Amino acid sequence: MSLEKVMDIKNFSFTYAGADKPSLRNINMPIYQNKVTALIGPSGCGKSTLLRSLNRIHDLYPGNKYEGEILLKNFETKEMENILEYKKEDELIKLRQRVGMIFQKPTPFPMSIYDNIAYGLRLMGKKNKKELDEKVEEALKGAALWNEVKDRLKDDARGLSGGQQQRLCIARAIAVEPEVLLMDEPTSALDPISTIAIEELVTKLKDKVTIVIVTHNMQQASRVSDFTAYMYLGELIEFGTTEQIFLNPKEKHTADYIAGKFG
Ligand SMILES: Nc1ncnc2c1ncn2[C@@H]1O[C@H](COP(=O)(O)OP(=O)(O)OP(=O)(O)O)[C@@H](O)[C@H]1O
Repeated sequence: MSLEKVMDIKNFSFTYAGADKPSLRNINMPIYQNKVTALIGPSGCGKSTLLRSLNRIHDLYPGNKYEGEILLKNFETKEMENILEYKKEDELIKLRQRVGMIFQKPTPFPMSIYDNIAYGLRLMGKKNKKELDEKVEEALKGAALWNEVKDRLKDDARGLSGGQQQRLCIARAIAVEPEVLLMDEPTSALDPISTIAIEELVTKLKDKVTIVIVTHNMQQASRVSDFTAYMYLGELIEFGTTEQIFLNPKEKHTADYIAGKFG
């Protein structure tokens, strides 16, 4: 298996504004390109905090403290850049295009299905109607939603089912061609059939985009991911291939969590 790093987390610690101790301590792990990496661990261990650091979405609120490095590959220069050095607003906006995010609850914008997808493309300066039409169709096909919505693109997106809304959010994220897609428990608000549809989509999407997914669901982590990071109390306890972490964990702590002894 040839592995390229698209991100590299080095000696990374994170403290929320006003908190007296860090929520993440000295995290070191790679994010491999065109692979799915799952972040697992008991409630409060810092999975979401780590995920949200990867596109600096915490910075929507001021005063948080980042230490260490989070490197992201620049696909043009092939250099690794430390995203913690980005300071300007436009650098952060660009970062969030390159590292997109899908939340637990679907968050469609209050506008048509078409405009939900076209929104980010227009922000990137794409105005040509034919080009927008093509990109919207491509993104909806990529998110396995096109057949269900192609005859009602002008309808309000909030009229879609929860599972369809989540696929719309995925279409919206992939339309701007991110390098990495972050998913924070993307199926926890969905029924089992919609969950399977999203899991199949994750597996299909990784040819185009690297995915990092937070999940509480052990079966889901083992079904969709190539690599797994097990976290506990703000530390990374173990990182490895999903097969190794689930079948042959090195740490007893990891084995106990996977066996359902706590968490
Ligand atoms: N906005 C915040 N301000 C201060 N502390 C926070 C904030 N958000 C989270 N924390 C703390 O950071 C730690 C990690 O929380 P985080 O939400 O990242 O854990 P998690 O593993 O994603 O949990 P869960 O599985 O329950 O979603 C916890 O101790 C939590 O209380």
